[in-house]
Amino acid sequence: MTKTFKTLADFVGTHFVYTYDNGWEYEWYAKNDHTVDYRIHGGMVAGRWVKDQEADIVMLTEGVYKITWTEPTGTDVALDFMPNEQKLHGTIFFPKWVEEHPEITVTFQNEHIDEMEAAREKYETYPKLVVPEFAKITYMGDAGIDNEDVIAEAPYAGMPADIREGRYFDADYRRIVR
Ligand SMILES: C=Cc1ccc(O)cc1
Repeated sequence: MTKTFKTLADFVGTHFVYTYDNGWEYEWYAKNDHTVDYRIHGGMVAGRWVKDQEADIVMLTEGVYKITWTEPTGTDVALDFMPNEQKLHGTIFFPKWVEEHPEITVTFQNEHIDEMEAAREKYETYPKLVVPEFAKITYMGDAGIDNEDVIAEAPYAGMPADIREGRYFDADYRRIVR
C-alpha cells in the first residue's frame, strides 16, 4: 500500500501487521470507526485472537491515529499509529493475572467471554504489567469496512508471511481458503 494517510476515513478499514521492538508480532484491523479485530502472532499471549472489540478511534493530527480500549480480561490498550512512517507506539496495561496465567487468554476470546470475566474476578489485578513499545509496520492493506474475512481464523506459523507475500487475500480482500 503506498497511499498517504490524511483523514480518519483513510485509516478506518486498514489492516496492519507489525512487530514491536520487544519482538512481539501483532495483526490488527480498524474494522469500522468504533470496532477493532486482532490476532497475536508472537509474544506473551501469542495465539490469542479477538473480533468486534469496541474501541475509541480518533485522528490526533493529520495522519496520526489514537486507538484505546478496555478488554473483558481487564487489559487496557492504547495504540498510536503513524502509518505514513510505517510505525506505531503501543502501550498494553496487563492485569497481574494475565501476566501470571497468559494461557487462559490464548484463545478465540469471543467464545470465552464468561471465562475472561470469571478469571478477572478470581485472580489479582495489581500490580499491573505495563508494556510500552514502538513497533514497525511490516504490512498494510486496504481491507474496507466490516470485512469479516480479515480476522477469521486462529493464527498459524507463517500467517504473517502469507499475508505480506500476497498468499492470504485475493484481489477483493477475501481470504483464500486452502
Ligand atoms: C491486547 C491487545 C492488543 C492488540 C493490539 C496491540 O497492538 C496491542 C495489544
